[in-house]
Amino acid sequence: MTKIDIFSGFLGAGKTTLIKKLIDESFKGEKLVLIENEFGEIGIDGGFLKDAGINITEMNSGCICCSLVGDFGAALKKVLRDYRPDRILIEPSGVGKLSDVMKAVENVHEHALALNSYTAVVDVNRCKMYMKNFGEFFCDQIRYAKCIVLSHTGGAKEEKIAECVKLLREQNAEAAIVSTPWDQLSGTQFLEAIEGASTINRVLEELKEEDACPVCGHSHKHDHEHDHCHEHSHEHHHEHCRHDGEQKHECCHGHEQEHEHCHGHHHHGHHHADEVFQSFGTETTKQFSKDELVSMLSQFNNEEKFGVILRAKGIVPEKDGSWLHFDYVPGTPDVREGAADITGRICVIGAGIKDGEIRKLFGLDE
Ligand SMILES: Nc1nc2c(ncn2[C@@H]2O[C@H](COP(=O)(O)OP(=O)(O)OP(=O)(O)O)[C@@H](O)[C@H]2O)c(=O)[nH]1
Repeated sequence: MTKIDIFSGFLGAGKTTLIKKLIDESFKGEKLVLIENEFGEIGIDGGFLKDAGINITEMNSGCICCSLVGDFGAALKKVLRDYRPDRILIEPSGVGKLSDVMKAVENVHEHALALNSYTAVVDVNRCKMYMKNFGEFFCDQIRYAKCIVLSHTGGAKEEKIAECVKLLREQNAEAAIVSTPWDQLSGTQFLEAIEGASTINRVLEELKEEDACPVCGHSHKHDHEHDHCHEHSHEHHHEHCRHDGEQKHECCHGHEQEHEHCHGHHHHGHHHADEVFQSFGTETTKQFSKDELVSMLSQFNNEEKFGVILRAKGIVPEKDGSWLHFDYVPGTPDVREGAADITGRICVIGAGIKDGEIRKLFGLDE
């Protein structure tokens, strides 16, 4: 039997970091395969896990929820056939909906696969903001998780953590919530929390009851009562669900959803990730200094100029011949020395992002 463990979480929440910790501390001796579904064409994360001897299947060209659903099933079956792993770890893109990924797994109907855990990683400092601005995606990850792991609790104030837990509890009354800084927990403690069975049956039943589209696996009817995310009793109406393969999305076009007051909008559709978020990705040979990069990333809080930048990451050559790795989540640039790559890469993700300004910022056209 191959266990499937899903690690969802919004952009930059810490999914890869958590997976790495579990591989190092909890999955010793197990045969693992990681399936990553990155948003954007430029893959940045794969390197270190490949070095650790983990087989990685990257799916960078679409989201698991819709256009890839057939491919996803085929990929899972192929992984099963080729490797017979003990576990398949799935890291959906930060803007993937956990319910969609779970449904895609369920739709594979393979006896040798067992959905074992589905976790959401939540950055304690950005929970409130993401819930308010990107609730459709963020709250889905919270609602369906069996375990919610808070990240960045190390430097956070007690009140901030308590506020975050309260918001999460409004969405999900049953999930185990891990609020202890990660370095204080052993891999075994993590695994016990992640694999805990308390909610698994309820969530799976709930998913089965929903009216899933046979092609994309999307649910077209929800009846959740949520205090904060305001997706009260909404229904999707598919007037002409297209399955003809002509459209970018094979399904779910043209439906309207009546949200009473979901994060400030009165009438808005059920969205695919790429209707809301965009990514900018490039390879580059341009060299940077650490200070330059920190100052560039710090400018990303200028929404008017760049759009809403939610995540940036990259690996670029430094002027002195070494290499710099960087990460950005709103308000926090992180630049450090790291291993060389075959070429430089930069990836930026956000809503309404302005490619021209990003190119200018990094001096990519000089
Ligand atoms: N201080 C601190 N940093 C963290 C923590 N978790 C993750 N990070 C850092 O946050 C950044 C993003 O972490 P990742 O693990 O790449 O996040 P991700 O969810 O895989 O991000 P995506 O690539 O957007 O899917 C990295 O620089 C991590 O080192 C945490 O608990 N505390």
